[in-house]
Amino acid sequence: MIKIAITGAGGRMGRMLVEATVNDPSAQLVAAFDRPGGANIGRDAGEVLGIETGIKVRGVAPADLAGALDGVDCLIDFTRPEATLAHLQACVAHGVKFVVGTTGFDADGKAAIAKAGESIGVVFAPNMSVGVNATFKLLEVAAKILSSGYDIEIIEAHHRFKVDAPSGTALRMGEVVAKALGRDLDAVAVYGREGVTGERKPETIGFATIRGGDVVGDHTVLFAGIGERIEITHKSSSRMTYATGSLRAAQFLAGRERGVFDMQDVLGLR
Ligand SMILES: NC(=O)C1=CN([C@@H]2O[C@H](COP(=O)(O)OP(=O)(O)OC[C@H]3O[C@@H](n4cnc5c(N)ncnc54)[C@H](OP(=O)(O)O)[C@@H]3O)[C@@H](O)[C@H]2O)C=CC1
Ligand SMILES: O=C(O)C1=N[C@H](C(=O)O)C[C@H](O)C1
Repeated sequence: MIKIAITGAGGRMGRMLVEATVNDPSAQLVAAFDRPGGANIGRDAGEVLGIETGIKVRGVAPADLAGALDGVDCLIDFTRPEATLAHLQACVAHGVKFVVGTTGFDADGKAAIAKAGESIGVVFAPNMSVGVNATFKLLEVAAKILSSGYDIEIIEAHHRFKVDAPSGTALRMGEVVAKALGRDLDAVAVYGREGVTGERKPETIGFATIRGGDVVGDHTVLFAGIGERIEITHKSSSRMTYATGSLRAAQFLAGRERGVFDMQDVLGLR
């Protein structure tokens, strides 16, 4: 039985993770954390879901988490980059495994996660769903077949509360496609267009972002040729797929002492 702690327990993903953990017979929820001062502190982690977990949400600032991880095998974190990086240090200090779903890291943040993998097991993935990870494989195949004559554009839509853009998943789709084509994403990415842009350069990979309402997460990669278009689309209708994927990631880490992995590793798709 793997002992799970959840940070950001009152967030959209935190709540899903609480529900998924208590419903998983091979996992045990042993701690739930959120920022001090939040309305859920001191309440049962399942209260907002109408379930009782027996675990009260503890108000712990990210910098103080190290003192609260006794008895935890794996921490699952879907918060914000600055909080995640502090939580990561706490896990390194305590030898606790770490599943990171947070998106929006800069290069230094990603480097810190890679470094942590030298001492603990980490799964770091912008999307934990099986469907999105299968889509990454489909994109690899499509990009190789459609390697010339097709313009590649990535369109993503999310709820109005999302704070980073493009989504981590859209960026990973760009990386997958660019790698399959031997292109450097940093050199060819175009993030939105405005004004007199000139004609599209064939090697570019464009990104377009839509934010509105309660969209859980839609991603389309468009391969546009002359005379035809191919669209590969994934649509999430529930965050539960991310939560169950995260628990799969935690189980995967149970057999690994150190290293940074992603969901392609967890699902055996590498
Ligand atoms: N990898 C994947 O499969 C997925 C990744 N995500 C990513 O997960 C992250 C969270 O998404 P979501 O659940 O929708 O976000 P929410 O805003 O709903 O939840 C974030 C949680 O983190 C807490 N938090 C935010 N900032 C801090 C901080 N500085 N210190 C401590 N706690 C903090 C929030 O507390 P408070 O309420 O007090 O602000 C809240 O509990 C995003 O980066 C998102 O892109 C989302 C879905 C799937
Ligand atoms: O913020 C979200 O909601 C999501 N974030 C992840 C991302 O940035 O790709 C995954 C999913 O799309 C939902």
